[in-house]
Amino acid sequence: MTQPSGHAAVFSGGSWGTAIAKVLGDAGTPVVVHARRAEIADSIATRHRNPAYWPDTELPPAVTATTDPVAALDGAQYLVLSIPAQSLRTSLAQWAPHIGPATTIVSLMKGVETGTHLRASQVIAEVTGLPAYRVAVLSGPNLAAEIMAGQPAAATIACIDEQAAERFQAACHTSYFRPYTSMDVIGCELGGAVKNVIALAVGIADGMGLGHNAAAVLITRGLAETTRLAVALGAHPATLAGLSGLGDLVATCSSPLSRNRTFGTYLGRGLTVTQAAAETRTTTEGVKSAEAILELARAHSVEMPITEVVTTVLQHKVTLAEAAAALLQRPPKPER
Ligand SMILES: NC(=O)c1ccc[n+]([C@@H]2O[C@H](COP(=O)([O-])OP(=O)(O)OC[C@H]3O[C@@H](n4cnc5c(N)ncnc54)[C@H](O)[C@@H]3O)[C@@H](O)[C@H]2O)c1
Ligand SMILES: O=P(O)(O)OC[C@H](O)CO
Repeated sequence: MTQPSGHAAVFSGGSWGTAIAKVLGDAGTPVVVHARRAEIADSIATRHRNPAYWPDTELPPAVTATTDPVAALDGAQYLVLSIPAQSLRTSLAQWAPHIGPATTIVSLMKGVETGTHLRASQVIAEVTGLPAYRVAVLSGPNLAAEIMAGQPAAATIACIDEQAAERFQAACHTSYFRPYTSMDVIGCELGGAVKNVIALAVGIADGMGLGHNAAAVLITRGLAETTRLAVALGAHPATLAGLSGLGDLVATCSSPLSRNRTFGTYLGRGLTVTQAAAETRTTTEGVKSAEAILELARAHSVEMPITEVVTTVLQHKVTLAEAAAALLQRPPKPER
């Protein structure tokens, strides 16, 4: 298979991977999707459709696909990674030897690795040995279904090499997708990872029928604890008020399209974690990342009460009523 020159290799034939392939293709960037399943790769390559995730939406002609990771990476200007955060290390280790010297890696993943507490860009740097300036992240209010439908959205592309972020910005800027750049990788990534946990909390409250005030409290105080953690780890506070922070938090916590919010709603209605997982059967990053984020926060003496309560609910250590009470009955304090 001969690859188009300077293409983006999108490693994921899943929900967001396919959507970003469409965005890149619509922006005029040649794309090679790497899908694990032959029927997905074949269908994208020959019919420009992903039958498993987005059967009704046609992908641009600039998007093709393969199951061969080496072929997908050959000559790639970008390696765009969009697989579940907890599988990143193992999968990337297999692909890393085939990453070219001019390839920039772009992470779309919104999770923190269990055990190590590393953000996806840190895992990427560790596994590939690449310097941080060759690793960018893209994050924001990006519900894949809306983007596949061509509805307007924006995102933040963060990289310590601003010009690398600008190049990817140009590669994925379309009439419906407006990327901004940033050099705050830490803030951008943590905003994306923690909002999944807050969306679980909002979903739980929704499932319990606690009302819109409670949802607004969780979103607002969720942003406060996300910002505390991110700033403690070196992020700029303004990043958390931006698209990858507040923007993504609002979209995810408000939309029934969110898998994390939906998962929380199942828990709030009384389902167990196993039952909720069986209902959703998709990547729900907050479920796995919650404990890792809490451990990361504790290691830096950062208080994250909502994340803590969500973690105890996921571990079935408290009842839902006890979880709500644990938040409401915390000692009174100033708002900050
Ligand atoms: N779906 C969205 O709306 C959306 C939007 C923004 C960011 N994200 C983030 O993108 C990431 C991927 O989410 P998604 O929604 O596309 O998930 P998904 O489940 O739809 O797709 C995941 C893809 O990863 C592949 N995969 C699964 N396990 C793998 C493994 N062990 N090794 C290699 N590949 C594996 C699957 O085959 C699939 O192609 C997550 O971190 C998520 O938070 C998702
Ligand atoms: O469906 P979720 O909960 O994984 O959220 C999807 C995106 O991250 C929203 O920006």
